[in-house]
Amino acid sequence: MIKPGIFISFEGIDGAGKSTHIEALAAAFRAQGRAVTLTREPGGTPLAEKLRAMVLNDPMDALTEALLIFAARRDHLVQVIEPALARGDVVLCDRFTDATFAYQGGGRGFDLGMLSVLEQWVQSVQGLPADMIRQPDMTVWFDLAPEIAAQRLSGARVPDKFEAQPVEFFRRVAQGYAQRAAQSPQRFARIDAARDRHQVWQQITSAMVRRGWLAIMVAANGGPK
Ligand SMILES: Nc1ncnc2c1ncn2[C@@H]1O[C@H](COP(=O)(O)OP(=O)(O)OP(=O)(O)O)[C@@H](O)[C@H]1O
Ligand SMILES: Cc1cn([C@H]2C[C@H](O)[C@@H](COP(=O)(O)O)O2)c(=O)[nH]c1=O
Repeated sequence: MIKPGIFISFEGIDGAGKSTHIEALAAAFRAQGRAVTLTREPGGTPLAEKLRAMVLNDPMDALTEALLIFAARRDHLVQVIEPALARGDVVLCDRFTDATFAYQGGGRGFDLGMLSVLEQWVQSVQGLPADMIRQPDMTVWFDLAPEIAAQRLSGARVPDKFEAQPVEFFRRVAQGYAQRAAQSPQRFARIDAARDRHQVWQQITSAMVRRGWLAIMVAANGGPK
């Protein structure tokens, strides 16, 4: 019998440590015999990757940005995430809609009510009850002070449009995440991302073990390289 799919998103400000841990978590699930779809937003399909390049590099007004991000999300959901969940995969997604509320809503100050309307439209998918939309089963939220994230990223790569924003922008983004977490406390697993890599890994895998998704032994043997 096919195991039900699991949808896990990873969130946090730029430089919080998501990418460092996602690969290791994918390896841990694979070690348990689970198929994993590792993907990201904006992006994850050829069309959505084209939209990503525009969103991350081209100047545009806040509504245009929000519409492009949700267009990319719709394509990603229909082409990749829904089929993977139907196959029974574990879907690990580097960012999802909480990022839109945090960056476009918190960071840019875009209307949260309008984002909620777009969220309802875009995340309505076949096979779910009419009053439900697709949301991650769990959101691993890397909570980190913007000053520490900036320090970790300094000189690491050429900053994109968002990474080049001042620390005040990331304070608003961080507040946006905190607000979303307060609205869905069951879905969010808060990680103290200021800890060292090993301690961050332990917090992530503990959250997976608590849900019964990962065996303690597999969690104990893995971790970021
Ligand atoms: N716990 C940690 N302690 C110290 N440094 C860390 C830790 N986790 C990750 N780093 C380092 O911080 C930097 C940013 O990490 P990473 O790329 O994983 O962040 P990210 O959340 O994926 O960022 P982005 O969203 O901008 O891609 C990297 O140089 C990484 O090696
Ligand atoms: C999904 C999503 C992303 N963003 C921003 C956040 C980051 O700065 C970039 C993506 O870069 P990463 O290195 O892959 O993390 O895009 C956004 O503003 N709104 C969103 O919905």
